[in-house]
Amino acid sequence: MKAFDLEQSLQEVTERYEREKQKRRALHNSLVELRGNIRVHCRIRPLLPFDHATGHSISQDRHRNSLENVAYAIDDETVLVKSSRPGHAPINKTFQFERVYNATESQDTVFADVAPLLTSLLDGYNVCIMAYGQTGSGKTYTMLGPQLEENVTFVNEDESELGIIPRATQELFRLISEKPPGSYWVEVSVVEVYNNEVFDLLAKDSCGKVFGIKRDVVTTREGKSDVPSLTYETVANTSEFLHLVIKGLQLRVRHPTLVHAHSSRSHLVVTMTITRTVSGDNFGTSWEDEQINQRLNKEVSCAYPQKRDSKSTSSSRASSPTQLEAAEKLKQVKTRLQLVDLAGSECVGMSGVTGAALRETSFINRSLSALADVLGAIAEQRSHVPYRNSKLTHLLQDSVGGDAKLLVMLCISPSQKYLTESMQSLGFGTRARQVQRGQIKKRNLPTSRTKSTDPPI
Ligand SMILES: Nc1ncnc2c1ncn2[C@@H]1O[C@H](COP(=O)(O)OP(=O)(O)OP(=O)(O)O)[C@@H](O)[C@H]1O
Repeated sequence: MKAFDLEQSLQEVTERYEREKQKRRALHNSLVELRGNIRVHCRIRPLLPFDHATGHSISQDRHRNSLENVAYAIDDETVLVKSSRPGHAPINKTFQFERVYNATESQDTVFADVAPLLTSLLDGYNVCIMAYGQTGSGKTYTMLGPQLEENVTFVNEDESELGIIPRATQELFRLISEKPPGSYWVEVSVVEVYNNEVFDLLAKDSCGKVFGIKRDVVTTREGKSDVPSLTYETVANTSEFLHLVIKGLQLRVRHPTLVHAHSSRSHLVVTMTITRTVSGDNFGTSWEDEQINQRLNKEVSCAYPQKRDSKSTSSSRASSPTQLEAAEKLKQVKTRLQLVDLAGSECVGMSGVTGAALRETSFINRSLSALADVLGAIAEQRSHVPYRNSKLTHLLQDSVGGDAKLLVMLCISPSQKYLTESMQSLGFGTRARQVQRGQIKKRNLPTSRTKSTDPPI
């Protein structure tokens, strides 16, 4: 009898394992197929015995009953919100996303679903991963990892707690190490959007000390958003990257509120620009390489049009140092990974902010509603998308409305206390999923010499 039970449980475990494997495969395939649509993963924060968000022990909380769990992951694609408060209409509503993580799911599991996007990045796609949610819902934890008290560092002994940003960097450098040496290089910029101003968190003074400096966001002639004079630092490995990001984070504005003791008061945007050199020598003779070559030549002649009265011959034109340099430059393919930890939406009554913090809250809420407006305009295919209504949306224009593979990590607090905010975030995630942005563009890469060992994303 006992042996039979054992056999049955073994079979059940095997079946469950197979089902999980199939789901993972389906998820991976849908990331491969991610073209145009915005993908939304939803993570439910645990209800911690000690509420890190407020810094209070739950047993001491005056609203103990309001800390009751109301948001659950009922399977790995569905969130259920179920609440029946006296004096309020009962709520029993489900929301579907591409992936839902329950409160016990680890940083490892969350990153496993994100990792295929790094392969996409090296395959020529722009990628943006953005954490959205109410203040204290776990955005910074998900993107960076747990922050150590007053210290902004997120790197501690326990690597299992690291968030998406450090893990994505590790994965990126791992993938690059499989390519021919010197064929890729990585530059980093760290920016915060605070009170509707953009600050360069890697700018240095004359003594080399890092300090935040205000920058503009502009739209280029090609219709792309750009931050002129932004500091980009070249990094060769994960530790160089983390060193820079931690320096930048030390400047990020954080204030305690009643909802979150270490609340981030700004949107953080870490951008990694990956440049692949496509020198003439590396070009193959394939049809695709030929197409790239033709496109590059055309771009060179557009960027440096000849003067009508020029008497120079074609050979002397070709040997002009500026043009040669330009041609070399154009034979680089750049892709961009944008990692965004948004400031949290916040109900002023609940966070108890006043004075400067109230002003910050108002800027945060306005920029987040500008983001929702932009998504609404794209979803309805309106001819005008109001990117310029806020610096946040202007800065993220190319990722949100353009040609990046965009993954929104929706962070939700499970407790009754934050029900209204959670419903708002779930509504935002649902709308984001409905946005159709047309075909995602792939930057042309020469494919002949270096074949990735990973599945094509
Ligand atoms: N999945 C999780 N597991 C364990 N702890 C978590 C998890 N998510 C969040 N926390 C903890 O909850 C607290 C609030 O999380 P976090 O700082 O990430 O919130 P946030 O959404 O970034 O807030 P804000 O927008 O105010 O900056 C932190 O102490 C964090 O360590």
